[in-house]
Amino acid sequence: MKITIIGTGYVGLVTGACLAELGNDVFCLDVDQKKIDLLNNGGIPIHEPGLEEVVARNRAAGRIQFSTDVAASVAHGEVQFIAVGTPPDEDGSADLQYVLAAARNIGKHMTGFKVIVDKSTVPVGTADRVSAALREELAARAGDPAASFSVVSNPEFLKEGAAVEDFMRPDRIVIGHDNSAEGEKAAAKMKKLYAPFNRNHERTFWMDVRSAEFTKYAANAMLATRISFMNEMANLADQVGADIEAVRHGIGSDPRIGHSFLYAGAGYGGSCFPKDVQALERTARQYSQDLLILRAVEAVNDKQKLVLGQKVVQRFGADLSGKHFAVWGLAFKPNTDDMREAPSRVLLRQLLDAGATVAVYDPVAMAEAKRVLALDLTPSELARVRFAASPKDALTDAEALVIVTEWKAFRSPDFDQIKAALKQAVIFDGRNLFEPAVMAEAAFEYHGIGRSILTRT
Ligand SMILES: NC(=O)C1=CN([C@@H]2O[C@H](COP(=O)(O)OP(=O)(O)OC[C@H]3O[C@@H](n4cnc5c(N)ncnc54)[C@H](O)[C@@H]3O)[C@@H](O)[C@H]2O)C=CC1
Ligand SMILES: O=C(O)[C@H]1O[C@H](OP(=O)(O)OP(=O)(O)OC[C@H]2O[C@@H](n3ccc(=O)[nH]c3=O)[C@H](O)[C@@H]2O)[C@H](O)[C@@H](O)[C@@H]1O
Repeated sequence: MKITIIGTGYVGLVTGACLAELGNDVFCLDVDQKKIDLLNNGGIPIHEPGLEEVVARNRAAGRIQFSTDVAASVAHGEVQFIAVGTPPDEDGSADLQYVLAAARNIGKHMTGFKVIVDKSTVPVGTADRVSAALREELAARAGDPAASFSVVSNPEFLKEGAAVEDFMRPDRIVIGHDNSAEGEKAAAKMKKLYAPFNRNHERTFWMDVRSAEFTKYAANAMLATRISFMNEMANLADQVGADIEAVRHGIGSDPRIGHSFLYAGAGYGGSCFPKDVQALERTARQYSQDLLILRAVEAVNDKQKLVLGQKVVQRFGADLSGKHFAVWGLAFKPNTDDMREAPSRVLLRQLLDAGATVAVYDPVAMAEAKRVLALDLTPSELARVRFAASPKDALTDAEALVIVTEWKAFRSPDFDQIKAALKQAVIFDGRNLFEPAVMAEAAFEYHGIGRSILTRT
């Protein structure tokens, strides 16, 4: 099938590459000339395991192309995926300017029948706005009188760091369409497109457009709620002297709760949970409804991002001037170089505000961290941050090690080496990578999240 993907970011590039892998003829459009040039020169703008190989293979086979040519992109695909960003507006609602600009571009150039797929995460009712924008553009020009379209909602559930795997082996495919003749025609094309992922369509959920749009927000809101719930339990566990990891196993074994996504930590970050929780709250407010749970989820998460830094201050004092710390992990989660809303940015702000100097290390996010921290910090603050060459290098002369991201490479470190490099054998572990008892045996002072069982003994 001939497919156009509008927006060649995390979602657009992964969608395009994976659909090409299945034999489709894919045209990826972006407004960012630098990104398109990089892709055309064999580069990949993001770190995503397995993506480079899939893109390279399909480029070589002539099944995927990258361009900024809007007219050519509209002419190419019978199915047009809109996968542009939907960042938060000033009031927290999703900013739809890029989605609507993409829709208008399609309306300006289209001929014949097109399936327009809202792949971006967009508030309930957006498909109607996309349709209206298309209709306006079609009415404003003397184009093909037979031009027609149907807008379907096909939200994306992939996780960064596992995006190719998630896309290729989805646990569900949600498709919302209307039951007009065009809507049914669009649904038939979507069914054909997604057939290779689930031959009997056992994983495809067909529904109306608004329910599909809502499903995406409800899913992210539920996941964010689990995390904030566990973080709140962890903070209480710290107070009462319980171990949140034991509690996690204890509750996760109830199939109604399940083991996944129950990890307490340094708070959730990334480009999606923070903005989607806010956007859903904003949608509710438009209908005079206050989503009390989500307000709390957000408030708990904002507080949670401060917990690691507070533990450092409690241990080393409010004035950290003259003190130096090692920080392992900068990306908002492992296997990505994404620093959007990363808890590490809050931690660095706290340590620097208290007067400390830091040495930071991340296996893949160093370049992105340099870019982002140059925006977050003043030049004099930035001068107190050293970008280390390795985990070991970051440790030199630090009072303590603070772990913010659970990269695999941090899971089995050489503890003797850590102890030798640090001034004091103290570890603050924002992701509960180690066992308190093992750390005690190795003579480390260990501060996890919700694991005060150790300090009690
Ligand atoms: N990043 C993720 O893990 C996931 C993101 N989503 C949703 O998917 C959407 C896209 O997110 P990301 O891929 O992370 O965004 P991104 O920021 O990585 O990529 C968006 C791309 O769209 C391009 N763009 C903007 N306007 C354009 C236009 N008019 N024509 C062509 N290209 C245009 C931008 O230059 C950029 O390259 C968002 O709504 C997000 O919430 C959904 C599931 C997962
Ligand atoms: O809409 C989106 O963009 C995506 O948002 C999340 O994916 P992502 O943000 O890539 O990463 P997650 O693995 O969900 O992690 C998000 C944050 O929650 C944190 N987290 C996750 C799980 C957990 O148990 N505890 C926890 O603190 C992570 O450290 C990270 O900061 C969802 O998991 C995807 O299904 C969804 O498609």
